Amino acid sequence: MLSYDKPVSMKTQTPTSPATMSNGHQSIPPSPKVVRLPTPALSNGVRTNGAISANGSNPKHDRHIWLVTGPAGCGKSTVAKYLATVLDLPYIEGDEYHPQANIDKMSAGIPLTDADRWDWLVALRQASLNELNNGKDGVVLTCSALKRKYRDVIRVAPYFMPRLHLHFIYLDASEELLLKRVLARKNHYMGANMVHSQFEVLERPTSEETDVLAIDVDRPLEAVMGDALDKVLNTMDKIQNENQ
Ligand SMILES: Nc1ncnc2c1ncn2[C@@H]1O[C@H](COP(=O)(O)OP(=O)(O)OP(=O)(O)O)[C@@H](O)[C@H]1O
Ligand SMILES: O=C(O)[C@H](O)[C@@H](O)[C@H](O)[C@H](O)CO
Repeated sequence: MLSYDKPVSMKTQTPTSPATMSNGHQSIPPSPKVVRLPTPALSNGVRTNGAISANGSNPKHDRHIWLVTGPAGCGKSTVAKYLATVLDLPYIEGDEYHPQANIDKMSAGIPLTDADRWDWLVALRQASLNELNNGKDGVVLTCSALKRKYRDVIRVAPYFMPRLHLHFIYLDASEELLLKRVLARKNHYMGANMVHSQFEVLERPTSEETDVLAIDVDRPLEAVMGDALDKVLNTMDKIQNENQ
């Protein structure tokens, strides 16, 4: 029985790689073009990236949700847009799914509550599944997913679809760093006065959450994006090899 108060058992998830920090990791430079993914050939022999079969229901096909996560200002939108472009996958901007009431609250400097976030999380999960049901074999989305139980809401997605793998790309940063980045950012409803509240509720993913790829973002953007792409490609390779 799934419950918001009981963490989803990671034993039911397809393991990806442990939540290790990437300090000192030698990342590959971001590629300016779309890369060929290790997707299996379709029955007609054609390899695809974003699109799969006409009805999108090929049970032999692995699908992936890449959820870029972390507190306000950690770089979710920047990294997710990059991954979606390079991987040729649809991009879902989590902030666009907040109801106006949530935006108004955050604009007024009032942190969201659990109750404010449930419907938003479910809507994001559904939006991701919709993309996959429409024939895509992957989707990149952003969502702060600050608490374990929020991540668990999204972890329900693979129960709806065979061979669906969910991966969190957690952008790890200190409060000090994010304060600096949010202060430098213009024209965004999330003010610097909200950064502390994000860290107050943040539950950093633990090593028990084996579907999390953690990335240190206290580095130049190119290094962060390269590391994220590197981890995504390695994870896909690993899953494909396990299935052979
Ligand atoms: N590694 C980095 N180095 C320097 N600046 C960065 C880095 N990553 C992101 N930024 C900058 O920090 C700001 C916040 O990034 P971005 O908007 O992508 O974060 P976010 O997590 O999506 O924020 P929010 O959740 O508040 O929408 C932007 O101005 C972005 O250009
Ligand atoms: O859960 C939350 O508190 C929210 O999702 C925020 O994290 C913002 O939407 C986002 O970061 C924009 O700055």
